[in-house]
Amino acid sequence: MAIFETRLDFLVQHWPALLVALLVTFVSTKAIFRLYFHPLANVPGPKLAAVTWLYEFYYDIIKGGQGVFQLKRLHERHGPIIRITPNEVHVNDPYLIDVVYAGGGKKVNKDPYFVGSFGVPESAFLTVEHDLHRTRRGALNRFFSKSSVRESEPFIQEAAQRFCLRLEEYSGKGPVTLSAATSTFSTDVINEHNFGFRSNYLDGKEFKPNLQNALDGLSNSLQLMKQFPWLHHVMRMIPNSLFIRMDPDMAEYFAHENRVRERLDEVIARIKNGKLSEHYTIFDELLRGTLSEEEKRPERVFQEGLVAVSAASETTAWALTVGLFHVLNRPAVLSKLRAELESNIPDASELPPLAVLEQMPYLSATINETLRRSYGVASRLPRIQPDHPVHLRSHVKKGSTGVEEEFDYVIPPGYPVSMSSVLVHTNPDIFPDPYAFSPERWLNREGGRRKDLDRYLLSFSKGTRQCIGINLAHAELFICIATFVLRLGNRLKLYETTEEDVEIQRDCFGPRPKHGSKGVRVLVN
Ligand code: HEM
Repeated sequence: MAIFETRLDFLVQHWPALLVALLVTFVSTKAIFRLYFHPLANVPGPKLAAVTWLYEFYYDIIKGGQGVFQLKRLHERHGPIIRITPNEVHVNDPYLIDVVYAGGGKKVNKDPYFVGSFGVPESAFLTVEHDLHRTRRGALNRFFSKSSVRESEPFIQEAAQRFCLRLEEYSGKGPVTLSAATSTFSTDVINEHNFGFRSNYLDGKEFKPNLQNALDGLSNSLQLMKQFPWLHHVMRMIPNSLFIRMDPDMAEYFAHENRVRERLDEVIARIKNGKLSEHYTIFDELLRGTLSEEEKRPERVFQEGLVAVSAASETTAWALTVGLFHVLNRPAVLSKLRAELESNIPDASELPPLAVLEQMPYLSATINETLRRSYGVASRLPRIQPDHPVHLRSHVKKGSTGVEEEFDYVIPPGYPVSMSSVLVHTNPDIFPDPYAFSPERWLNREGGRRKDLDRYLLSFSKGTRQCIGINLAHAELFICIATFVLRLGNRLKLYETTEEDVEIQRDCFGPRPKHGSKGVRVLVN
């Protein structure tokens, strides 16, 4: 009894030291397990990254979106297959795209850690589990199919004409921000396609208001949200009015949310009353289709509608901005593009159908080069194969000797494996002189489109989780760039804008240029 009391006294007197000792033992046991006994222990990479997510935290949060550049350095040091967090493997080998982004009936889950950044878990985009994703995506496929986009072509053409007309109004009036104009174009198009309403952002003075700053702000917070997903609950508790006081750009975003909600309520009411909707919307597609009642819950359907706007507007706008910048910055590219377009299209105010534009090799090559240099998303995109191991085998030539080194790892089922478009698109073995904007790389000797490089374009990702909006995005890029070049190609000059304003400097999920960039600005004569 006396011994027991003495031990208890000891514990009471020294509890802080004991607590520290316990914590140190726990942390070091975990670190030893992750380093030496974890299923990924044989995959090379920095030891600290194998032990803790703080490694990623440092580069993404403290250094501000620098993780993707650190990945490049790590691959140079450790080879094409590396462990970048305790649980995740990153691959830098374009020949392994189809292994990582598998299709062909294999189950592919998203990584809950990655999905946690977004806080809208019921959309197809953020659905973790393969089978549920197939159901949700299946319900959307037709709405974003090639034939559905064909029906949207008239208003995409109209928006592209309006885009040019609005820019022409700045003739002789000083610089105008092209990157704001592209945002209003893509937002107007997706609102019309999804909800059948005219948001008319293109008509605003200096292309304001728009959703760009609000979506940029939300996207800037994604890295932090990934590390601390509970912050979404905190954010949801903040009233919109306070949010707007903290960030006035959010006012337009909330107004947009309200319009989308009203459209959903309208569709629900019409379905209840057995009436057709005035405009066929994404909500009609989901609510009138064969999904279960559980999947037709208004809140879930609302998330699907909202995500489709966020996923469509700034991605397309960024690609357009990057493409138009390079076209204006490279007189040789501009004149070849103009020559091709002018010889095929006699009247700039009336473009031929998309299918005809797609057959023009130099235009098509320019769009691919635009997608390559704008990257799609900046972040690595992880995939989990829950039922199969992922066999990664890569060969790298060693220095100048030409001797090949083999890297061969089998990643057990259930672990995220990711790739980054930023690294693939700047791989000099696939794309020589990767930072040059050169549509020619997508053409063969006869000037026709070579298709063999298309498989290395990761802007829309690949496999079962590939972008569902790819047809709409292509239509917007072809139609907007063609209209722009025909109508304004010889009238616009870049104003105080350099490559630094379109080159990725930070990974905020979307690619971001240098801090303080004023966007792409042009003078119209
Ligand atoms: C140039 C423009 C675009 C780019 C670069 C782009 C890029 C991407 C990428 C990389 C993904 C995969 C994300 C991941 O793996 O987590 C994705 C998914 C998605 N995108 Fe796009 N996107 C673009 C335009 C659009 C448009 C116009 C829409 C129209 C609705 C759209 C809707 C979606 C949706 C709904 C998903 C989720 C698909 C799924 O998980 O099944 N995107 N996009």
